[in-house]
Amino acid sequence: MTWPACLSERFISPSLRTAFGSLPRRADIDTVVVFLADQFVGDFDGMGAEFQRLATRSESEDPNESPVTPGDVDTPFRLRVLYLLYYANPSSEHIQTPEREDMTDADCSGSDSDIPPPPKAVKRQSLPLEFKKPRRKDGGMLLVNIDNSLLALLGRPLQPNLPRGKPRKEVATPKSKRVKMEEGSEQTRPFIVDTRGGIRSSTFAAVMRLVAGLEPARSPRPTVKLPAPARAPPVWAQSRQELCEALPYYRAFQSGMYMCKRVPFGYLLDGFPSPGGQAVRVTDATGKVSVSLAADHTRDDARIDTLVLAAQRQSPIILLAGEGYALLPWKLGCAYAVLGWYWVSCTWYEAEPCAHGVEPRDDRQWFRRLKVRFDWIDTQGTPWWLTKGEPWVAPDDVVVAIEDGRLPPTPVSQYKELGQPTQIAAIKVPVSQLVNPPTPPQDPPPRVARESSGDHMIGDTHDVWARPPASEISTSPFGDLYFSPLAKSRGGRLPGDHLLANYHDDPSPSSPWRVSAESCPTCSNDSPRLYVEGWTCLVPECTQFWMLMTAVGIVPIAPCMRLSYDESFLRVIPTPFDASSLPYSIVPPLPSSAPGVEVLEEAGSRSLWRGFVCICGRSNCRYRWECLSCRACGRQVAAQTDSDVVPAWRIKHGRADPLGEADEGSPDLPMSVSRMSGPSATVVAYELPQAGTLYHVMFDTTGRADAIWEAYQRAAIQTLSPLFQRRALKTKAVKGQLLSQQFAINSGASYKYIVETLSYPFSDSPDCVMEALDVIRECVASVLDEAVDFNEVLSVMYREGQKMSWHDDGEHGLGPVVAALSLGSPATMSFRPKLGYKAAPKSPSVLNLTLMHGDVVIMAGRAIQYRYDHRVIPEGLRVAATARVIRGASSQ
Ligand SMILES: O=C(O)CCC(=O)C(=O)O
Ligand SMILES: [Fe+2]
Repeated sequence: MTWPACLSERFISPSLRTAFGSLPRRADIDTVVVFLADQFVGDFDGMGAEFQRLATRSESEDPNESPVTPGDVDTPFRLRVLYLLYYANPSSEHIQTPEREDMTDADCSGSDSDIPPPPKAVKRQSLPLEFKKPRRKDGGMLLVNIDNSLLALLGRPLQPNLPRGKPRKEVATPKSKRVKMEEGSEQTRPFIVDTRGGIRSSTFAAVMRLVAGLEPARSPRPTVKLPAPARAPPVWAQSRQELCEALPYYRAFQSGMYMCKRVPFGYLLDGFPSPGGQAVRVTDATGKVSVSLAADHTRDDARIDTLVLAAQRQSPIILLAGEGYALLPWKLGCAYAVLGWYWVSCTWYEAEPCAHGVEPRDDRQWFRRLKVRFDWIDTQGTPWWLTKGEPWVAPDDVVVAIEDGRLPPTPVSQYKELGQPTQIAAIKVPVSQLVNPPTPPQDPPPRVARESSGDHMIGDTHDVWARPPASEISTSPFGDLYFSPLAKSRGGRLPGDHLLANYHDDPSPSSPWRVSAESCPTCSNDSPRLYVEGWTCLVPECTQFWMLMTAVGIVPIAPCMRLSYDESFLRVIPTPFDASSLPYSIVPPLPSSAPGVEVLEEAGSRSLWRGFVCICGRSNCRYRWECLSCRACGRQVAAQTDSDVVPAWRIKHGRADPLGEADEGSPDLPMSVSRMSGPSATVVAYELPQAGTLYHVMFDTTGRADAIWEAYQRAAIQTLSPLFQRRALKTKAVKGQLLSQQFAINSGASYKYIVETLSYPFSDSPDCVMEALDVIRECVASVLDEAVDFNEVLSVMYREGQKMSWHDDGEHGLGPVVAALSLGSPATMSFRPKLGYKAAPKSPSVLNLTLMHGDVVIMAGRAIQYRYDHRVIPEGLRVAATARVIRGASSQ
C-alpha cells in the first residue's frame, strides 16, 4: 500500500486544524475516521476511499455488519490517523528540539530517551498506548516498554515476550470495539485517541518503529568515553580565545565555522549546532537549552552556501573538536584539539520540526537543516589519535606566579637596581612570518587545469584555491544536494554530476552509496540510503521528502525519531584527487628568529598580539607584552629587544582637529577653550550635563611625554619580572579563560577593575609610571587649581587593533577626579550617556576626542562615571597612564 500524497505534504491546513477542534476531546478511532472521511471526501487517493469505507461501515445500522475493529484498518492507516492528529495538535511537550550531537553539521537526530517531563501547567494527555519511560540498556539501546495491548490496537501480531498489558479503562463511546487477542484472550478496548492533547512524538516514533519492524534506536553517543588517545593532538588549546588567536584558520569567536569569501577554513565541532540559518534558543520544561531552527537553511546564508560549495569543489577544511562534542569516542584531555584536514564528501537536507514557540512557515511545520559529511583526507596518513605513543595527559597550565595575582618572584626593585635591562638573547619576531593566515585571494582564481599525475604534496599552498568559483557551479534547484561518490552511477540524472568531470577514478570507491541509491517514485531523483531505518527521498522540494520507506509502506519520520546511519553510508571512502592536496600545515609556523627592523606599525602590529602554537602543541594567546610564552611547557619565544622600542620621533604628531565633536543625533556639548601656562598648553573644557567637566589638555611641546613613552616601552620589554600582561577578565560567560585585549599593570592602591590586573606598590613600580603620575599631578593642579593626591595608576599598553570598550571607572571609593596621560599613537576617546543605552545599545556619543601623544584628559566630577561610559580606540601602538584616587587605600 502506498502512502497517500496528502500525508507526504506533512501539512495540516488551517481549516482542518480548526475542524479538529470540533472533535470530542477523547474520541475512539471510528469517530476520528468518520470525521476524517467528512473532511477528506474525494481528496485523497487510497486514503479518502478507505475513510469512506470505514465511515460507511461505522454508520451502518445493519446489526449484522460487524463494527470496525483494529483488524479492519491496516496499520499504516492507523498510523496516518495518528499522524494527522499529531500534526493537528502538537502540544508543547510533543515537539521538542532534538539534541544536536551528530558529526555532521546540522543534525536533526532526535532523542527518544530524553523526553522532558511535561510543563506543570500542561495537563499531560496521552493515548491509551502508554509508554513507560524508555530504559537505556548497555550499548546505548533504547528500549520502549510496550505491551501487547498496544500491538493489538495496531493490528499487529502479539509477541510472547511482551506483557499483556492492563485492560484499558472503558470509555463511554457508542461503538466499543472488540479486539481479538492471541490465545483466545479477549479484551474490550476502544482505540481512543486524545484529539486535543496530541500525541507525544516519542510515542509516535515508537509506534512507527514497532509497525515497521525497525530496530530500537541506537544512541550515536558513546556510552562510555575511552581514555584520551595515546598521542597528543598536534595542536590543542584550553580556551576558545587561544584557538582564535593562535590559529590562522580558526578565528571564529562567534560561530562554529571560520570562512572567508565562501571558502571554509576551520570548523569546530562542539556542543552547539551548525553554523548558518536563523536559530532560536529554546528552553524546555527541564530548563535544558537547545538551539532550533527558526527558518530554513538556504544558500542565501553565506555559511550554508560555503558548505555546499565546499562539497561541490571538494575543498579541504580543518576540523577542530571541543570536549563538549558528544560524539567524540574518547575524552579529549583538553578543551579543544585540532583533528586534521577533511573534505566535504556529501551534503543533504533533513526536516526539522518547528520547535515550540517558533513560528512555522505558512505551508509546513518543519524547516530544512543542512547536513554535512566530513571525510578524513588520507594524504595526511593515519589520524593522530590512532597512532601509538606514550599515554598523553594534557599538562596543567604552567602556573607562573603572576597568574594568581601574586607578586612575581623577582621584585621590580631588582630590575630598577639593574638600571637598563640587559639585552637578552632574543629572537626577533618577523611580523610577516608570524601566524598570518594564507590570505584568501580577492576572488577565487579560475580553475586551473591539472595533470592527473601531478604532484599533490602536502604544503602545496595553492591547490585549495584552484576550485571552480561559485559562479561556475550550477544553481540547479537540487544543486545543494551533493553526493560525490554516488554521482558517478547516476547516469547524469542528478545535478552535480558535471562536477565529476574531473573526478579521478582512484581506487574505485567501494561505495555502497551507489548500490543503495534509489529513485524517488515522486520526483524521480536518486537519493542514497543514509539510514538504517529505510530509504528516504532527500530532495526537499519533493512531496515525499523525509518520508521513510519501510516494510509497511512509507511513513513520516516523527520529530523525535532518531535515525541511525546505515553502515554502508558510514564506510570510509577514499579521498578523491581534487581533495587530496593540503594547502598548509595544521600547525602554524613558529615565529622565526630572522632579524628585522621594526617600524611603528609593525612594532604595534596585530600579529604581535596574536598568539602562537608552541612546539609542544599548545595554542597560546600572547599574554605577555615582551615575548610569546607557552602556558603548557613554559617555553618562551620571540622576545622583544631594545630595537623594538619605537622612538618618539616616529610618532604621528600632526593634530587634525583639536576640538571634539558629537555623533550625529547628539547636540554639541557646551565648551570653552583656554590657555594654560607652566608647561604651556591649550585646554578645552566640555560640560557633561549634570555630571561634571571634561578637560582635554594639549601641550605645546611633548619633550616629557617623549621620554616617558620610550621608558614605558623599555620597561615593558625587560624580562626580569613581567609587567604588562593581558589578564583574565572576571567573566563566567565563556569556557576557559578570556583575556582582556590590552596589556596592563596597576601601580599604587589596588584598583578593582574588571580584569585581575597585576598590581605593584608605587615603590616597586617602574620609574616611567611615577614620571607619568608627576605629569598628571602637575597638569591637574594647574587646570583645576587644586592638588589631587592620586594614589593609583593603571598603565595600559595597546597594540594595533586593541581597544578599551565602553565602561566607566566608577568603582567604590573612587575620588571625583580621574586623569589620564596618552602616549604614542593617536586614539579616539568617546563618551555616551548611560541612561537608556541598554535599550538602545548604539546610542550616539556625546563627545569624541582625538587624543594625541602627550595629551592629558581630566574627568572632574564623580557623576561622570555614574552617568556616562567611555571608550578608547587607539590607532596603533599606544600607552595610557590613568591616575585615580581610591579612598580607603594608601599608595604605599
Ligand atoms: O586608554 C585610555 O586612554 C583610557 C583607559 C581607560 O579608560 C581606563 O583605564 O579606564
Ligand atoms: Fe576608563
